[in-house]
Amino acid sequence: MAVPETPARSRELWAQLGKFETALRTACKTPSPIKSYSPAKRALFLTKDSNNKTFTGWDVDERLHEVESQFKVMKEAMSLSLTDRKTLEDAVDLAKTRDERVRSSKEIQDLRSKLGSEQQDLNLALLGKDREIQALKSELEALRSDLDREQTIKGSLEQKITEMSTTSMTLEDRNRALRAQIDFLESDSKQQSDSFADMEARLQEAVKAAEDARQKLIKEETERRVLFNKYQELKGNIRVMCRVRPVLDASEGDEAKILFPDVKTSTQIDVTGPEEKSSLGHANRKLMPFEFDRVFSPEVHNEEIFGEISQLVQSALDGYNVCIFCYGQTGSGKTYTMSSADGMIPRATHMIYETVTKLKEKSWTYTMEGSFVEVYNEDLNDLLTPAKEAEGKKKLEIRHDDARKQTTVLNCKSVSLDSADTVEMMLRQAQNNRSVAATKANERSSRSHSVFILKLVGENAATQERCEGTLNLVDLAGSERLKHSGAEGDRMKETQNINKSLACLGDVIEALGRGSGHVPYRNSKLTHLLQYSLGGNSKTLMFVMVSPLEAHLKETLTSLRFATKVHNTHIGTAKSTKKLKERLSES
Ligand SMILES: Nc1ncnc2c1ncn2[C@@H]1O[C@H](COP(=O)(O)OP(=O)(O)OP(=O)(O)O)[C@@H](O)[C@H]1O
Repeated sequence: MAVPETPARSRELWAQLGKFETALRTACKTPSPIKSYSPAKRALFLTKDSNNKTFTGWDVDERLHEVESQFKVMKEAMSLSLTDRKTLEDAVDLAKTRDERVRSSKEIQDLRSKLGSEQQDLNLALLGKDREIQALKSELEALRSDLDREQTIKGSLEQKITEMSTTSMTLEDRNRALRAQIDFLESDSKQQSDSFADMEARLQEAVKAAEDARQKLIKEETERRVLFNKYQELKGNIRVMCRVRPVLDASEGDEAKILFPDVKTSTQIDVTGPEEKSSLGHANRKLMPFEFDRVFSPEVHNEEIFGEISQLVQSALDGYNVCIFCYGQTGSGKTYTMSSADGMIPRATHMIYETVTKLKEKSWTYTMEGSFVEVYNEDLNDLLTPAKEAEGKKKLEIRHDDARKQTTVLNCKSVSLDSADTVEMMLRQAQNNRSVAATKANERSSRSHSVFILKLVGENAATQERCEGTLNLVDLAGSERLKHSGAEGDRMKETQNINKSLACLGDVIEALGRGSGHVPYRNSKLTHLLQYSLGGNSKTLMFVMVSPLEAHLKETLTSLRFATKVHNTHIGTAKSTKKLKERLSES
């Protein structure tokens, strides 16, 4: 909307309009004398305008007309002015409304700020209240924990009171009993002296009975040792047992045909040999039976195997030299049987600890010392000394004490075995130090003989008896033949040495069996080391380990034949007369 001119201008226009209107009204109300004049008079009638300009009578009409048109203009101006006035009034109203709005918004603003400050005050008050609540809560918590503590203290005090009242009652009882005794002692009566004499006699009797029992026990232990040894001798001082390991995995290949026909005594194993051509050209497979002191099928666990050898461990504690071998081709289960976590070595040492503890009642005390050596390429190495440390150290030397029938290895570390854990640590250390190399026959192949030597010395304080026994647990190197193992270079030398020492072992056993005056112990390091544990009064057990695989059949038969040779050498005992015949089966 266009802004009207100023109110002053409007007022001016209104004033002019007012004047014209008055003049016009006056002019209209006053009858014009001119009209009544004759046209001549009217023509003579002169008048003047405001500028003293002289008009003639006919000018009046003209003038009226002019006034009327001026009036009209004025009216239009007035109408415009009225519109302006309306616009101005609207503008004034609008301005008023705007002012009001400004005032209202100012008021709202004021109210808002007032409200804001009030809210702030309220928030502050609320915060204060919150803090008060928190403080009260923590006070409550503290009071609660105080209460709990007090209750616990109260509970324990109540318990103590109960205990103390029980103790008090017991003390009162004892007090009464003591008072009765004092009364009795003070009475100096005959009843008293009789009672003393009776007590003394009973005490003497008890002491004598205890001493008799102890002597009986000690005597029985000595007798048991003698009888046990006789029993062992009857069983044979060289025993051979056979163990067939299970097939580990289908990827190992075909299983050989191995049977265990003698279910009752488990002493026989029948192996179907390799295919052979008869003179008539028929393909035959021979059924080859072997007999040993005991045969263990693949399902048998180490626990059952140990059941068979525990008597020999007892013999070592009784002062005998015992030698337990594991013989067989690479991968047939020798290390598993001897040194695995539940193998013969850990089981034997556990049994020894238990027995030694029990023997304390019978006045026997034992000292136990362990060493672990390997025979590798006819050299003796200490398995308890890491190879790096062993460099530059003196070589191990075998020393025999003929009088005591004991062997010592000079410069070899020996560990006092005061707990079963020490044995496990020894086994781990030895396993790390043992020479392991690869051959075509088995990737992880042990190429040395390892000998765990446990010296057991027992003394009886009551009988002054002394015994010294040695338990040798021997894990022999793989017995596979040179051709089959595919060994070359260093490996060939190793295999030759292994075969040589195994052949020497066979020779020694054979010479002992023949009762020959000369036993070739010195032909190999192994037999030299085990001299006092092979033959004489010692006890030997050989495990022949067998692989269940067809691929290993030839090695299996070689091992079983060697074991049979050893089995037939029953030193000092009647030899088995039972002969087993091979049978032919056509394939
Ligand atoms: N009775 C058994 N039950 C289960 N697994 C067995 C048994 N005997 C042997 N094994 C397993 O067969 C594999 C070969 O056994 P082991 O290493 O004892 O043979 P080895 O005759 O000592 O061989 P090497 O001459 O190389 O030392 C191992 O993986 C072992 O755990």
